[in-house]
Amino acid sequence: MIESGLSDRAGRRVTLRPVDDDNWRAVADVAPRDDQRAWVAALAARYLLLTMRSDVWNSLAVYADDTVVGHVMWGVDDDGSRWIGGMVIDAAEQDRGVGRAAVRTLAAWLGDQDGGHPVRLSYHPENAQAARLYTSLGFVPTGAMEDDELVVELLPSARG
Ligand SMILES: CC(=O)SCCNC(=O)CCNC(=O)[C@H](O)C(C)(C)COP(=O)(O)OP(=O)(O)OC[C@H]1O[C@@H](n2cnc3c(N)ncnc32)[C@H](O)[C@@H]1OP(=O)(O)O
Repeated sequence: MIESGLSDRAGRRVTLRPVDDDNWRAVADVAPRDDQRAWVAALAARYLLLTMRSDVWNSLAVYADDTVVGHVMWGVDDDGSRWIGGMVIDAAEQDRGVGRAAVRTLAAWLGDQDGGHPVRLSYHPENAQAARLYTSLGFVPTGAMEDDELVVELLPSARG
């Protein structure tokens, strides 16, 4: 389990846990709002398949207390940079502070690994919720784009 002692706005403890025999169905069913499907998969099931097929990505279940409320995945690039992807909080659980706590928890865990590499991710420039979240956490543009998405990074010096 990965945790930083962070909670959502209702006081639920936000943790990241491996996808296992007990929770994979709930993780697969995590779905964004319909209008967010332009930016992310319609169901987290797609990300679970990706991580099964990929040597790079690893899926985690996002929990609020003991309830699965989201999915996120992480990977390590050839240059050592750590990446976050597939971040989806279930539509019914959004705007409660879970996404912020989950990204802070994962970025801290990744950033502490092996000498302090940057933590990177990409999002679509029109995805206002993602832009506000990542900007407020200190992610800054690298200048690169990847598949129409803005690549941003959190440098070791910017981590709180
Ligand atoms: C690397 C990637 O995977 S990029 C793709 C990101 N994922 C998606 O776009 C999927 C659909 N969206 C989601 O799953 C969620 O909305 C997320 C992950 C972007 C944010 O998760 P949430 O749990 O809803 O966010 P949370 O409640 O923690 O709010 C965090 C910040 O997001 C922003 N935010 C949240 N809701 C809104 C909203 N309705 N409008 C604008 N900004 C918002 C704010 O900056 C907010 O800051 P605050 O806590 O000071 O108010």
